[in-house]
Amino acid sequence: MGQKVYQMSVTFAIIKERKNPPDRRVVFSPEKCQEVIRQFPDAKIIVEASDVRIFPDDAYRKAGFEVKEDVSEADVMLGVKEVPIAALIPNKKYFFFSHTIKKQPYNKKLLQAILANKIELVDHETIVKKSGARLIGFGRYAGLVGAYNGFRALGLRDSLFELPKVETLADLDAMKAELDKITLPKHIKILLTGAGKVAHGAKEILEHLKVKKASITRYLSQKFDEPVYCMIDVLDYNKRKDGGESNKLEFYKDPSGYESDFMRFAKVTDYFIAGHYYGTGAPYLFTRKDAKQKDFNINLVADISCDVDGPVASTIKASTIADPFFGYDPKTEKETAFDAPGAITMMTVDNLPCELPKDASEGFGDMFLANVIPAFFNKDKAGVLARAQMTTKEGTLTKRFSYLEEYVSE
Ligand SMILES: NC(=O)c1ccc[n+]([C@@H]2O[C@H](COP(=O)([O-])OP(=O)(O)OC[C@H]3O[C@@H](n4cnc5c(N)ncnc54)[C@H](O)[C@@H]3O)[C@@H](O)[C@H]2O)c1
Repeated sequence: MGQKVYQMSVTFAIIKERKNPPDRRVVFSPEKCQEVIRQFPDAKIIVEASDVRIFPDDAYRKAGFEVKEDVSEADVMLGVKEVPIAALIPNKKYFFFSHTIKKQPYNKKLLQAILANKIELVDHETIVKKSGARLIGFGRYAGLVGAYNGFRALGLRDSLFELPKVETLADLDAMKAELDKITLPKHIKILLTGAGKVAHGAKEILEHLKVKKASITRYLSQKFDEPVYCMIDVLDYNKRKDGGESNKLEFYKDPSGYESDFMRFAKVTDYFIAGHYYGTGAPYLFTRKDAKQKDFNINLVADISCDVDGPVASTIKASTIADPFFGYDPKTEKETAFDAPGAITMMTVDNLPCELPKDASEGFGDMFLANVIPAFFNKDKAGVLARAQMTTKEGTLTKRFSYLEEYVSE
């Protein structure tokens, strides 16, 4: 970031979340704020008063932090979701998820306002290693809640058990305690796609339930007397059209030479947990036509990746925390009741980590403290801030984000 960032003392503000429905998450819990100060005595933290945050204002006061209505004295504003244009403070540095890096039309005005207000923006999504791998995010919590929600749908639909909604539970431990009370159907086969934070979060739930992991060969060919899951990555569910050898980096770069090889899994799977990252132009895992096939066996999907009208054809919409389940009728290609006969039961909540605000905030704070805060006090020696910064104090886009020029000038 600009020169000022490397000053010896930096004041951070934990800002209030202003999106609706309210997001209860925060970058740093009161305890994590104390840890920041312990590790970096030149850091100062102030807190903007909030009535929605999972940790009450009083908890920050008790931990020794000032809670204020006006935090404009801070150098760096730390938030989670988009800051409404009216609440932006000019000439500050901000961290939040802006949802602009894929040129999302609904946030174009926000990025324009950020530039006009000469704000230096770092989007949490842009905080990456040199290799491009993301350093921080809520993916693990999306995986945990998404996999749980799928089991909750199964229990309700087939009258097997009743799991409470995650948002009614205190934390991850309480969620796991609920899972300890259920028994899964003996022959259920579960497929999990992905290799990142989401997929590993979902895997934690499967492992907590003691679901056995099966290799691809065994999963595809055998019947089991106990619940099993199989975890697959891009080259397992895609193959080269010319029959040649597949290559992951080649696939990431240009997937046009590949086609889906997902149906072999769809034929034997009951519950599909989608936790993959879908790159533009990649083959769809399954299409609406595939879902009509007699041997398409999947009847429950927790689509955590949640690309609407995309690679998971039955994801015809994102669902909400309030109303998380719906049915997809493969025959009519339309929405139906989540428990309608012949329907694929769908769970497509797109803000899953919000259901677990305490754990999600604590986990996020750990990553932010380890990977971002040091950069303010070590002259950004790992280049984290330099790579991540999207806009400058002169009101321009940085080089890495110059591809957004057209988007912001329209
Ligand atoms: N529903 C929700 O609430 C929610 C919350 C968080 C994330 N998500 C979504 O879940 C998906 C996975 O997120 P994550 O946190 O696990 O991501 P991640 O960055 O941790 O992992 C992504 C994985 O995809 C791989 N990858 C990179 N480029 C790829 C490409 N072009 N094609 C295929 N794979 C590629 C990476 O090697 C990595 O293993 C994303 O689409 C994300 O938007 C949903």
